[in-house]
Amino acid sequence: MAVVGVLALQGSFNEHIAALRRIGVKGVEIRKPDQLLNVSSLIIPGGESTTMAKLAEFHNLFPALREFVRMGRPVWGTCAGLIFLANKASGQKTGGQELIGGLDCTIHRNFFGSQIQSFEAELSVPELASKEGGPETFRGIFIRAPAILEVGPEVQILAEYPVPSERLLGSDSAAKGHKVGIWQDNVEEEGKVIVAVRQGNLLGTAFHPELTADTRWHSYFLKMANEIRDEASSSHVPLEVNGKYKQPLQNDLPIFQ
Ligand SMILES: NC(=O)CC[C@H](N)C(=O)O
Repeated sequence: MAVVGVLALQGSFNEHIAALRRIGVKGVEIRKPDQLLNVSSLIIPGGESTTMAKLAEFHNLFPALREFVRMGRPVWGTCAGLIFLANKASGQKTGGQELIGGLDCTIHRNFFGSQIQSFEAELSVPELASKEGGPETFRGIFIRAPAILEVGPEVQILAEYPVPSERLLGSDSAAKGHKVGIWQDNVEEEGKVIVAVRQGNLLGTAFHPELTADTRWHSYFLKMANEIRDEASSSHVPLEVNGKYKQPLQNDLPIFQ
């Protein structure tokens, strides 16, 4: 049975473990760096990213998490977890917060406003539906959610959400911490922000699939993880070191101190 690590410092880790259970997969709580040695993929849940970052720092998790990402292990960040994976975040608290990075994008931490401006929306998810079947849409639960404002060329966009185009022009002032106005769902003049992406081993969603009964994002991540594992094992070209064959280092587990 596949085992998936779920970062369990804060936020909706129990809900992710329950969603994994529904598709027959065991989720294990990760709180310490060396626990990452026992899992081949990781989910970073939603919650509050500044608090989560402080806890991760306290437990000295950042070097191990960065190494996990750098080694090409599959990692899925939802909401605060997505913020963790971004290379660049705006709208942070004074002093900023540490990020894991790896995902070539700029994210706005609280793009959709404060907690009371949280909302649900049907998102068009063609890639998810083509891989997992089911409806062409997914019910996105956005809780004080971030949005991705820019992505690099390697990033595949999996879902977008319409926003008033003036909001996008104004995202700079939002990025500087200015108050974000009341969120309007029915907008006429539309731009778009990105709310789900994939870049190689990294998956990110600005919303919370673990809070819905639809487990397609979980099974999508599992498939992605299996593909990555199969590719890694088929690229097992023996290396010759001092006349002896050795497995390539990329398949070794990291050693954390
Ligand atoms: N639901 C969430 O994970 C919210 C994330 C929140 N915007 C943050 O900065 O951490």
